[in-house]
Amino acid sequence: MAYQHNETIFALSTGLERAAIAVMRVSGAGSAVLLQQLCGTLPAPRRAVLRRVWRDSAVKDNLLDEAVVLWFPGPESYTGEDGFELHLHAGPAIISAVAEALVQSGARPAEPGEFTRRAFTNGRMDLVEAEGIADLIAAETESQRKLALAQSDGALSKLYQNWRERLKYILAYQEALIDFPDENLPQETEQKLTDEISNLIAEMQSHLQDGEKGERIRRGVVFAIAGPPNAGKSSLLNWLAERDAAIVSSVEGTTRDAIEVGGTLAGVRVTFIDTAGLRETEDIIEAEGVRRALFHVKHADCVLQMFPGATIPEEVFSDAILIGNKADLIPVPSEVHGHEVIPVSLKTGEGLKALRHVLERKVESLTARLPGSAPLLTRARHRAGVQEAQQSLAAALEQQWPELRGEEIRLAMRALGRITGLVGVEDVLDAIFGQFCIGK
Ligand SMILES: Nc1nc2c(ncn2[C@@H]2O[C@H](COP(=O)(O)OP(=O)(O)OP(=O)(O)O)[C@@H](O)[C@H]2O)c(=O)[nH]1
Ligand SMILES: [K+]
Ligand SMILES: [Mg+2]
Repeated sequence: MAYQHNETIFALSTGLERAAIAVMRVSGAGSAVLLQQLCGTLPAPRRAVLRRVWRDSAVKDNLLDEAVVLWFPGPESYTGEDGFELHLHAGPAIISAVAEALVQSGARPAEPGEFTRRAFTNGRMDLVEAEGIADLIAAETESQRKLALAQSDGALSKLYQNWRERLKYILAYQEALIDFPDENLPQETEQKLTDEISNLIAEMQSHLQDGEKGERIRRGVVFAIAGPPNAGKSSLLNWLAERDAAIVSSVEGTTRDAIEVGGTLAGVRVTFIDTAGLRETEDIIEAEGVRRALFHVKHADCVLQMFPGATIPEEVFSDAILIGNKADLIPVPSEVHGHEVIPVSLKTGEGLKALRHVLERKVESLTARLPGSAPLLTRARHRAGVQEAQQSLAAALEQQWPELRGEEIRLAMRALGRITGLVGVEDVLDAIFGQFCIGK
């Protein structure tokens, strides 16, 4: 995106589907002039007023609509710039007439995420909070909503800022050690510094470990359904999806492509992936299906490992829930290689209620937070930054020379600063804000 900060931008901030009201949002230096041109005098800041909207209010040329108008002078606005909102009647002809009037007066349509990008550039929020807002808009489940709200609220930013502040403090002491080498700062000061570095490393470690939960909530918990041909995998998928998402037949090797179905379990977004039956095969298409199945088995958060009745699997996948199907036909063993088996019948429905219960508990344990614990890490970008900081700190502890240790601490601070957007992020901004919808 060719980014020019002084232009006045506008976008429809509400959806395009049929609605009663459409919010047209405008931001930029030309906002005051534009608003006066459309609606006459500027209303009091942040007060909703009813106004007629004209193409040119000075000469009462071409009445476009009657709208609720809000004037948001900077810098206390969302973007930090002057801006306003027109709450129009949501007729498509009204919206395009107003858009046209705005363009004729020199404003231009906003790029995706441009309002929030301006808010970031003007210091109204940091990068982590901006990402939280994108997630909040995209949130489909309760758990996603809560996670995004905590992030857009600044809770996660505070954690990263706090680490950075503590490093700054360590660095200051460190510099003192360098500048006054003869003063012989007491041994305990040196000890305190290394203790604090170790504490930070440990906190980052637990944040990284916990992070899988946050990342899972964001993208959804992924279950792969795997097992031999005709185990009833596609039958299970269809039951979970509550529709005929996959073909079920008595022919072994029916499923080849992996079939993904989304849903919600225990308030968490989940994805179930049905896969090709695992077996040796000469058929190159089926073999590709098996290869893909094994890929999903490896990458899923949990494998629903199915087997038909007494055909006991030789190996149990890691992170698997064992499901013995066709209990109506064949007795299902209660355990396999020391792992509990859930007996079900996709035909009669036997055991399915218990299975759903197990899946819900699994989702909860994969995403649960301890009450009062630090906010969860939510993105690979943050993970990379925290890992980098942690590695630099580990390297700092290894250094005998204070000068070199200081350098590692600076690198750690830089890595944390990149997460919140404090330093060196120009290269990632397009990628981050490009994912937003237009009008945000
Ligand atoms: N009796 C009985 N038959 C079942 C049960 N579950 C599935 N079947 C039947 O078993 C056959 C295979 O079911 P699928 O769901 O296609 O099995 P799959 O594991 O997806 O098979 P592939 O895709 O070929 O690997 C079908 O004829 C189903 O109707 C069950 O619980 N009891
Ligand atoms: K089949
Ligand atoms: Mg199948």
